[in-house]
Amino acid sequence: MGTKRIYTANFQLKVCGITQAENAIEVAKLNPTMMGFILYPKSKRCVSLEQANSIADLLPKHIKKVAVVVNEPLEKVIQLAESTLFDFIQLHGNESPEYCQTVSKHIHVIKAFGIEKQLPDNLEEYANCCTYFLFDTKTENFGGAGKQFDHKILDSYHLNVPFLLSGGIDLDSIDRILTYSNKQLAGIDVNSRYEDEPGIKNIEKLSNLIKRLRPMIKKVSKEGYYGNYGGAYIPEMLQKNVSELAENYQRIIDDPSFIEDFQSLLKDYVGRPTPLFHAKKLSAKYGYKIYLKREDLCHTGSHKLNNVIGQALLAKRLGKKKIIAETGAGQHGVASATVAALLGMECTVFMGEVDIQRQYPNVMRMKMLGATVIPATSGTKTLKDACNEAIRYWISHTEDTHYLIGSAIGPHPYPDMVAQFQSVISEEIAKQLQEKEGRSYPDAVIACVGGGSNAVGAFYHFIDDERVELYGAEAGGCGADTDETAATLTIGTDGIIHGTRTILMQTEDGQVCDAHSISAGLDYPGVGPLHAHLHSIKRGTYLPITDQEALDAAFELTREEGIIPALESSHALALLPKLKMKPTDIVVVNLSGRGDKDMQTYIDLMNSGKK
Ligand SMILES: O=C(O)c1ccccc1NCC(=O)[C@H](O)[C@H](O)COP(=O)(O)O
Repeated sequence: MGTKRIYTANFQLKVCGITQAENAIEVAKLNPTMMGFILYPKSKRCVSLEQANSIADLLPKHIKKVAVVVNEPLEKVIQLAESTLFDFIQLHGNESPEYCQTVSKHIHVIKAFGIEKQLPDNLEEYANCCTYFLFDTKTENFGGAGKQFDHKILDSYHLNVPFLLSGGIDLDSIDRILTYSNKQLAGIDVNSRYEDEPGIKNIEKLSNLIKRLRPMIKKVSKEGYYGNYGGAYIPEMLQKNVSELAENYQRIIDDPSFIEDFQSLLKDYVGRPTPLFHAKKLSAKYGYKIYLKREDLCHTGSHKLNNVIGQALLAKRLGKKKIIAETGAGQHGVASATVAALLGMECTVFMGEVDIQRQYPNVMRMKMLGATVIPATSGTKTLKDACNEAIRYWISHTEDTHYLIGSAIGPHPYPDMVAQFQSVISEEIAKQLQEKEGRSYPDAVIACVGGGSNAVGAFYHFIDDERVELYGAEAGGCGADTDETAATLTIGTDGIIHGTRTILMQTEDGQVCDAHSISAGLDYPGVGPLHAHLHSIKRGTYLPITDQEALDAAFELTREEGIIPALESSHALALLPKLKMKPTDIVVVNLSGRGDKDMQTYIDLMNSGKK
């Protein structure tokens, strides 16, 4: 038994032996990462190339299609690779290293090996041409036999090629496989144990499997895409730094010693787990059970520290001595300055001039912690301009500096990295609900969305769980139909901002619009690519909340529950009266930050007699 993999987002689930269109569409709804078509004539699940192509054509693009062949003539496989919809060819017979090498020039190769008593002696000869190995049980018919081999045999596997584990994987073996510690285990391949008859998959069984795997299912592609959104659109000068991060981040954050350092700081420095508080008066008022996830109780006053600690530990392991950060409300700037002080790193924070005035106490906190605060004086002098300045600075200081992005935005791997570091929020919600309610999921989770880091963390472990509704509260400002708004997903269109393809507020000729919100942490004209994806596939519901609604919600929470929330989090609270829930439903609001930094806004409102 090894260390439990907690942050492995890139886990592959291949469902193999697809034969029928309607069944394939149902399987695809469960969102496996790969679906396999067996073109081997002797298989009970064999489909013709025409059938495979017409089914594959019906499936979403982001699910990779795999053609499985056994000892076919090389020319036929090359033709197959070049003329079809497949993303991978799985060579499931006795194909030689030279054969695989030739095929790999045309398409990604998965080489399958039937295992009996030991690994093949010549595995190394296949290493440079295969994207994955697949270790299956050796049987007369090559595959699909539903039999397991002794997984201990894989302890001697030390090559760098990631592998998929296959052969009779059923629900009973999943927990053991999830704790299996071989670093090259990249996913599992399932087939006959999830069938009603050969080639017809049992959706309920697969759905149960997916629930068990949920925390591990891949949410981002290798290139950093969530569906159509994400990627890395960066200037040449940043290529080296961003590629270095992309190539190393997953390995580093999966390292048991990193996990240990990260978790120990989350516990003893941040103060995790944060409480899940039953807000009884709010629940009575709205007629369903409301819990608040108290990220406001994190050291420094918001969820921001989770990600900052993760990235700063990562930066240190990459040999960086300095960090730079952008900040809107000042929460991420304070968190960055805090961790820089803790870990002995130099810290520079870019902050819009307008935000410097709005959030003056946070500016002084950053300075007290030893950070340099540089005002962004271009554009609206807010968060977007701070990001621009930080990127500009980074271009000329790449060698020793890590750009510590504070939201789930920016080029790959930032959105995924931030999501993984913040996923501790939903991981804790699931555990705490299990203890309090006897079930590990709520009926809905609500979080505010600017760039989207607290929301991504609160949603993360529930994204693949259709029982959980995901609600994002955007900053509507003076109204989503006015120019004074930051309701990106409500009014935005596809484009590129700060290195990622996402949805943003822009003019018809592609000029980024100015964003407005009463809350400095939400007035961003873009949004993280995962939210753009969840919005586009209708997995998440994103609604605009006006400045006034957020203010009302802030005072409501203060007076009903004795908690002064940040203006950002008040947007999430303002969704409560808009939801249609049943009395037995459980709703979790991610209370992302505390209201100290917004006291001047609250004071002005009270002094004006409006509250
Ligand atoms: O599934 C088949 O019928 C098959 C026949 C010949 C070659 C490969 C075949 N399947 C390929 C796979 O990747 C299967 O998923 C793998 O063998 C595991 O199957 P199972 O033991 O049923 O889970």
